[in-house]
Amino acid sequence: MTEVAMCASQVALRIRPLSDAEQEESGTIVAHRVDDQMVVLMDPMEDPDDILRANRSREKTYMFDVAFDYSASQEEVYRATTKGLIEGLISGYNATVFAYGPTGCGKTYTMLGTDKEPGIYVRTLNDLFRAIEETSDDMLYSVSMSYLEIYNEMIRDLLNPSSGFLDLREDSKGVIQVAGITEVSTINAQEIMELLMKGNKQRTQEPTAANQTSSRSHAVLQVAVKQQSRCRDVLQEVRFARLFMIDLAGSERAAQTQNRGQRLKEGAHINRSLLALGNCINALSDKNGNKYVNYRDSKLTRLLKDSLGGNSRTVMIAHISPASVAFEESRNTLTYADRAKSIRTRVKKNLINVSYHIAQYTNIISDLRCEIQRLKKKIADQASRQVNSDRADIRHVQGNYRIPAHCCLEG
Ligand SMILES: Nc1ncnc2c1ncn2[C@@H]1O[C@H](COP(=O)(O)OP(=O)(O)OP(=O)(O)O)[C@@H](O)[C@H]1O
Repeated sequence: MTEVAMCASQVALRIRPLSDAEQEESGTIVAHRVDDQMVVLMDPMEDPDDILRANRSREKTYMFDVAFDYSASQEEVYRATTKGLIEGLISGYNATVFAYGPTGCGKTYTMLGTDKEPGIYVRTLNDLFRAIEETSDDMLYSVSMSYLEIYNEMIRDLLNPSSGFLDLREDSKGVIQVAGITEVSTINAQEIMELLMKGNKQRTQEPTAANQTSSRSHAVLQVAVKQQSRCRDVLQEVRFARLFMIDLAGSERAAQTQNRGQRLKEGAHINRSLLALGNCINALSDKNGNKYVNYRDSKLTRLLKDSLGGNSRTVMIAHISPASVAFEESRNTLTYADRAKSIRTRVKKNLINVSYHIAQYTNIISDLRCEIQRLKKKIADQASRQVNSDRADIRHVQGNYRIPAHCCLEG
């Protein structure tokens, strides 16, 4: 059974604060957030006194689904971009969130964040587990997580880096899978965060001229959720969905980062996959919808095939610096993000109906008996907690109550 709906990708734009280095260079600010959705970029090279170009506007305006500047908190960015995907996820809708932008513009800050200001990964997982907890009396969930990086067109398992390079395979339903990836099953947010932090230490990072801790790879966190009713029935509905959260490598130009040798080679691979991503976005956003979309040009686009043009709600968070020195990069990023707004995906609930054979009825009956026992125990525990708390209240009242002296009768 399928419920299909057309869904526009959501594109958000985040302008980070001026960095110390940009402030030292006394860089002026050329990117401004005008309101919730509008961003203006001013060309610092155009001379307002140039009479030949007096009629040309120095400003270009861009509209997004939501725009943030230096004043936006991590919680605000999370709420406006990702929080809304969670309900869909536990109902069987796939979702993807990816951070795009030049190096040092805040992608890792938005996705991973810091201990004090956690990013989208932690907030999403906390809310997902809370939503699961709230419905766990009726529903049975299984959640698994994997974390990988694509570095120089090779896939590495960040939860088990010693496993070597992994391959992409398409399963019988056309869904791309990473063969041999570690999948951790848990619904404990703390446990997942520890794994994520450990995995992140394995991520390929190097200082470049543009960012001291530049991520040189695309990092992909995948969370798979399976849901079914606790009440096993002869005909049962099972829902599946997966959420991709992706921190892309920086879309920098080699000239700006002064890259040489290995860094230059990395840059070429990064640019190749981001170019492939850009080509897919261009083809998908074609108004007539008749351009060929080539996902096969890079591992990144193969992995994101469903997220971009298939069955997924997709959110892109583009990042820019506000500084005049970053004008070219900002303009490219804004153009890239602007194009991504026209992408439409066809989302459908991932449901399968499992009908059990008569031979399995005894199992179903035994499961239902276990469920009755579990619920009986839960009711008994709640009742005993209530009795204990009533007793404690009575003791408290008795302790506070003193019999007035004049009420004492002498014998
Ligand atoms: N919104 C923000 N508020 C405060 N600090 C920020 C913000 N965005 C980024 N920063 C800081 O800017 C620096 C660079 O950010 P970050 O590492 O997230 O960039 P990046 O886009 O992931 O870069 P790369 O592609 O090189 O990995 C970090 O020190 C980060 O803490």
